[in-house]
Amino acid sequence: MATGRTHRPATRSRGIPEATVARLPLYLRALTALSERSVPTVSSEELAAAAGVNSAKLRKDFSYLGSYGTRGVGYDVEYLVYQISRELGLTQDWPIVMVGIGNLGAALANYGGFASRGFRVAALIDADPAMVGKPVAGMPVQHIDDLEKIIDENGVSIGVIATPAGAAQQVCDRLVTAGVTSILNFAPTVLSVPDGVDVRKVDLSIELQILAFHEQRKAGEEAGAAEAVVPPVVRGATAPAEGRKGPDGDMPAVMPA
Ligand SMILES: NC(=O)c1ccc[n+]([C@@H]2O[C@H](COP(=O)([O-])OP(=O)(O)OC[C@H]3O[C@@H](n4cnc5c(N)ncnc54)[C@H](O)[C@@H]3O)[C@@H](O)[C@H]2O)c1
Repeated sequence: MATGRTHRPATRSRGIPEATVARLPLYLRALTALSERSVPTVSSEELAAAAGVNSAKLRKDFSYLGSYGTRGVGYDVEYLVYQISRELGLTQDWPIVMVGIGNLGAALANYGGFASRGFRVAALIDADPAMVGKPVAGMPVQHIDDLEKIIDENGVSIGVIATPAGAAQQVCDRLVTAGVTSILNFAPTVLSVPDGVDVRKVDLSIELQILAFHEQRKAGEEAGAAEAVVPPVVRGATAPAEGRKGPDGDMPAVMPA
């Protein structure tokens, strides 16, 4: 079965493109920092730089919100915070459940950033009877057997999965059957969900792999640049890339395809 995300259109119901939705939290983070410093207005250039986004893209994104700023003054920080929060649905309370309270789940539960952004951890749930009743982040861990009851009683629509990969699909199925329609998955597995259920996946090792790819490419470019300044007469003689050694010693900067 395909995931719900795969079949979702690229725009949300109110016509805001998914790519814009994905940038709204970046603007909000930058705006919240400005608000905390009591900065009243901000230019699109300043805000774009703080959010790490191109300023033309920012103006286009804000046009979807109907926010155009005032020429020569910029955007009203407080109003934009409100507007983006409302667009992201953050002006209402979102109770979440976390399933799998091991190393990662406990660390997430202890992270204060969810509550400050409108996400209330309604319950911490685990399958290990030895965990049940133990306080984590000031809340007693509850047993997975009570999952459906907890979701129903708390009106939960967002679930976080931090179980081992082998248990994640089964936990996901139970969450969905109980009424959860958005899942944040930390387990290294692809979840199958019905249409109407959104899954976001977080995998730090994939992020590291992407960085490794860029590091490798940078090292290749540096080696290429170094080779370009070598006089033609010595071209072809081994000019190893710095810091890139194979098990047998020097490794060519660019491996044959
Ligand atoms: N996304 C990331 O960047 C990232 C980073 C670290 C770990 N992980 C993943 O997160 C998951 C948890 O890692 P961890 O180090 O916390 O593992 P852990 O073993 O410390 O914790 C897993 C917890 O899940 C519970 N559990 C197992 N089956 C369950 C079920 N059916 N229902 C409810 N709870 C259940 C266990 O009792 C345990 O408390 C793993 O899948 C790991 O690969 C992801």
